[in-house]
Amino acid sequence: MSGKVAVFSAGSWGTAFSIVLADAGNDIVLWARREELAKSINENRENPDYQPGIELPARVSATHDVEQALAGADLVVLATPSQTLRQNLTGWAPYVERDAVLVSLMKGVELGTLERMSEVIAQVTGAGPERIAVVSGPNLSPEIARREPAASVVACADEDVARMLQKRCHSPAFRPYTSTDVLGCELGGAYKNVVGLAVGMAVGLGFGDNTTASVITRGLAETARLATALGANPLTLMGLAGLGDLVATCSSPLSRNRSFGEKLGQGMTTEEILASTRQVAEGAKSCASLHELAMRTGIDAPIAEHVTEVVAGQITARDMMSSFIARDTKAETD
Ligand SMILES: NC(=O)C1=CN([C@@H]2O[C@H](COP(=O)(O)OP(=O)(O)OC[C@H]3O[C@@H](n4cnc5c(N)ncnc54)[C@H](OP(=O)(O)O)[C@@H]3O)[C@@H](O)[C@H]2O)C=CC1
Ligand SMILES: O=C(CO)COP(=O)(O)O
Repeated sequence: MSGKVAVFSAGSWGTAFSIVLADAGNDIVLWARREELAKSINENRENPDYQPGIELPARVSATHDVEQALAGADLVVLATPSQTLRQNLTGWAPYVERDAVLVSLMKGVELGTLERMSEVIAQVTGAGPERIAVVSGPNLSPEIARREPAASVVACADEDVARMLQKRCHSPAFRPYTSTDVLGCELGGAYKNVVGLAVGMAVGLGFGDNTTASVITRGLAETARLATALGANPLTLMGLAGLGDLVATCSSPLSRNRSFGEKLGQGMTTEEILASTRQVAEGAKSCASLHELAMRTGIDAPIAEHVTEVVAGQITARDMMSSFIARDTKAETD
């Protein structure tokens, strides 16, 4: 099964996932926000800004022209920073083919509306749940771009569409599993970034494996509490889009969220960290939306709450760690 896929945009994950899709037999048009980057990708077969040193397959071409990217594409893959999706997609939507399936690779929750990316896609495009899918799992983009073996979840409310997408992205190095639990996959993906920030802070403070394992485990409990209260299948959180991604993010120096947290733990401010990188760390924004979502749902979410306070400069990373320990004691499964 193959066809034309439009990928928005040519950042770290959009570029790496284009390689997966090309290896699986699709023709990819990768949209770049900067015209000079599209030109450079076409001329040099490499994305120097986001995946330097990786030769892109011949099936991948780049463009800065939205209409050209979307014409004839039956799959539209979306990989922009979550907080920019609504505005961007509003401009792209008129050119999306009528029956195209929209696939979110994004791991964030919109500030203010508290909406997941699939919800933003539905609102902006009017697409029904059978045309909206999510790919989420332990997929650090530099490793995927190097074609190191990895698995992931492709979720769509319509199982046939999930199976179609599974075929379209099953490459020699990338093994997708289907799911119909879009909400569980999206919340697993967004929450692990916040836990990754907290783990990074612990590492930056010089703490060892007992501390990080405790934060990871309680982070999974917090994620599962919120996601299941909102209707997720608890098993999704134990799978690749939950535990799998949490482990990858919290244990890898490649994770931008973990690295962001590490710098906070070392005493840098959010503003200093943002000024030092071009790449997105979704958790630094989604911590606030996830905390608000938890409060609205009546769920205790100390990790999202305190990470939000550290990112906002209201408390230090050390204060956060102390307050985790000092909280009222309770049963593990409460
Ligand atoms: N990288 C990874 O390992 C993975 C990332 N994800 C998720 O994928 C999503 C994208 O992340 P990733 O590719 O890593 O991010 P990057 O920071 O690597 O790239 C961001 C991309 O979005 C573009 N962009 C930035 N700001 C805007 C804007 N305001 N409007 C339109 N485009 C913009 C950038 O263009 P420009 O270069 O012109 O600034 C760039 O192409 C995130 O939700 C992330 O959580 C999921 C799994 C793995
Ligand atoms: O989502 C990811 C791995 O699955 C990438 O994590 P970071 O955004 O923290 O780099």
